[in-house]
Amino acid sequence: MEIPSSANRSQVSPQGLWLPLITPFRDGALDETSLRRLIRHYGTLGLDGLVLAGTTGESLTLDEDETQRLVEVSADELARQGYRLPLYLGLSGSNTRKLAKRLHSLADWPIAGHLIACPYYSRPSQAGLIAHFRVLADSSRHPILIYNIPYRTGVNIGNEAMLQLAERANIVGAKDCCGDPAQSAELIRRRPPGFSVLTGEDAFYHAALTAGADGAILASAHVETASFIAIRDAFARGDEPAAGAAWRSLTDLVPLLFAEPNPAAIKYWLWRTGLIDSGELRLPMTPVSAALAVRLDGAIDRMKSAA
Ligand SMILES: O=C(O)C1=N[C@H](C(=O)O)C[C@H](O)C1
Repeated sequence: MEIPSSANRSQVSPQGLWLPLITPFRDGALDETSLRRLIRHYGTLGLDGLVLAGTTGESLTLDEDETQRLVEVSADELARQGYRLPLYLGLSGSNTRKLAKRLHSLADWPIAGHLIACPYYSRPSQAGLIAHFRVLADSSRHPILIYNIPYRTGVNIGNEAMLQLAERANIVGAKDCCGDPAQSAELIRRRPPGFSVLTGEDAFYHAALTAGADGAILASAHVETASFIAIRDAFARGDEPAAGAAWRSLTDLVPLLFAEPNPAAIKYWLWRTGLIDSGELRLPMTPVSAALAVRLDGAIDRMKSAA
């Protein structure tokens, strides 16, 4: 694993469309058969990378052995299929010392980087956030994407703090879920070379790319993946009409997949369409309501009719 330097950072900073893969469970355990099927399916579609154990991957309910198995099986299936798709591993926590120790233990894992959320619940200062991520950067052999999602963590890492952290060679970008278009636009405008801004706000995908974001990490791209990729490619060639048309085709899908806490709707969809053998979630996350299941069934049937 190449350790990023200021010189090569542009080659390793994530770009384009990444998928935060759900973690399939069956009878309470990691479902390796379904996981391999997901890798074979999404590995052929033209995505730029996969994030394992992100929010959508129900990372907070995985133990360390399961996380290791998740990475091992995913990397093994990618290799078996000959797919060259980078894997990032999600990490979260509010104990800097404990996270630093965990990062040291992950140095030799077959991953391309880490997606690390801001510390949650304790609501540290901006100075505390800077110190936290500097310690993590010193502890990680892999590149780091900082995951800024205030509505989940209770803390927003402001642009001044983020741009100070962007000076570290192995902090290669941000997954931006700040929920403030002005903050997002300013970060995109001021980001240094080799530091990517990827939106994690599905509903703002088109707006973020319009503002100049380097890409996105979108749970909703589990469904109609080709349309999300078409938007990426239309922006890349400067074809705004095509990007707008592809985005308008997804207008109803994104809010539907987030109508109840993520990833319940996505798992239901993948189960109903045969990509996973069970739509199980782990508490405290729960399956979709009967009412949302009816709405999803209707959308699935309409998609199948249109195919
Ligand atoms: O799994 C993720 O990482 C994502 N989490 C966001 C959320 O659930 O808040 C949504 C985004 O699509 C990716």
